[in-house]
Amino acid sequence: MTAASLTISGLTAGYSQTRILEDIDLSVPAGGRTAVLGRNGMGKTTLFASIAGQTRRHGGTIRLDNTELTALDGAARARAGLGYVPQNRAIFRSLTVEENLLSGLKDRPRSAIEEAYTLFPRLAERRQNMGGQLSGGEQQMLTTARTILGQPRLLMLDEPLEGLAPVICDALMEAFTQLAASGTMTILLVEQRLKAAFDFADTIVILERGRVAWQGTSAALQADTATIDRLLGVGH
Ligand SMILES: Nc1ncnc2c1ncn2[C@@H]1O[C@H](COP(=O)(O)OP(=O)(O)OP(=O)(O)O)[C@@H](O)[C@H]1O
Repeated sequence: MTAASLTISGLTAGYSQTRILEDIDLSVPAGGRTAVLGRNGMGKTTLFASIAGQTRRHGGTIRLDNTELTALDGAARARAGLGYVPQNRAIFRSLTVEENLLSGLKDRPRSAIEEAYTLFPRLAERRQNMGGQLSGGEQQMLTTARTILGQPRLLMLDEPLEGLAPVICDALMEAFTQLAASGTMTILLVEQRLKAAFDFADTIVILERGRVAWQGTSAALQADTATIDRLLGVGH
């Protein structure tokens, strides 16, 4: 599997008749690492949900390489190569870690779950534990690993570090960086912690009230404290 590009043009979407995203244009090259930033409620999760086919689209197109996703339902988008790890860490609490991972294999051989254990050795230690017995960080590793076993060509991670201890955040970010470096997937990350976003991403997109308010390189944003303050500062 190789990484896929994402090209969004004129996307307007929301929930029922309510429009949350307005005229979004966004291009991520194959193998790119893009962080989506913005204050609370600006539409970051809605953007991911829209790419995954979970919102009402009012207009625009979303292409994964040359495949137009908007004509496909959520399951077909996953088959086309989309992997979505939502914010809620949805795992099967009464299944073991290993059983959770098996559910992500699709038609791959059982031995493929070793990939998950290589990426997250902590999961190997917990393989016979129930999902519900895991810490928040381990649950995040599990939900991410399960999605990765489906071999997505574009992986969307929505606030994976939320509520986790710094040492766990470092382990997760290290794993995401390894995945990006493997060349097998493009990664889109929603993250509130600026430092983590800057360390990880080559490109940054900032949303404000459902529109793209800024887009550029991670280095350019780090040097632009006025934009950081205006679009990401606390209390604005
Ligand atoms: N299921 C839904 N139905 C209706 N409105 C929704 C729904 N989910 C989110 N919204 C609204 O859409 C807007 C954008 O929310 P969204 O969760 O996409 O923002 P966000 O940038 O991800 O915020 P946060 O950082 O708090 O997660 C908000 O006004 C929110 O109230």
